[in-house]
Amino acid sequence: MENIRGDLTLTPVGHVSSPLSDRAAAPKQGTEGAPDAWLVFEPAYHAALEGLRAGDRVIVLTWLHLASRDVLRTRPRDDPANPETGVFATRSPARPNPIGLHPVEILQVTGRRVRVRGLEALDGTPVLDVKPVLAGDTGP
Ligand SMILES: C[S@@+](CC[C@H](N)C(=O)[O-])C[C@H]1O[C@@H](n2cnc3c(N)ncnc32)[C@H](O)[C@@H]1O
Repeated sequence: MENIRGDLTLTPVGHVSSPLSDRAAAPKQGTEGAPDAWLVFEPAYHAALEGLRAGDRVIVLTWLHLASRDVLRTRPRDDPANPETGVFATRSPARPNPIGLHPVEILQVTGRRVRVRGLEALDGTPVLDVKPVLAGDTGP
């Protein structure tokens, strides 16, 4: 059986180009007033963009590279009024593997760049993957 406990190697396929540069000032989620942003893909992955169209809803997976990875418990939304809880019960960027999950709408596809509506990842955030939203993603 394959050893799943070893280190994994992930290769970013691109990065986020965004006006957001301040973690504290960034919206907590894309639906909370986040600006539009570009996903800029490495040339090696251009063929993987084929089929993406303006109007599509996709899930962007990012690596929230500035986040702490040694945090296991947190207060949701950094609110002292909230009780501390395990990070797997939250969307906190601080977690053992700081993968960001961003459902967004595609606004434009131009060459190696894809413009998306409302993305709260900071400028320079590595992009790991893009997947289409499926009808069943939010449950039955
Ligand atoms: C609460 S997380 C949610 C991310 C994603 N929507 C999710 O649910 O997985 C969003 C926050 O992460 C922080 N953030 C954004 N880009 C980051 C990065 N590259 N490294 C670390 N933190 C980042 C910002 O403070 C932003 O408000």
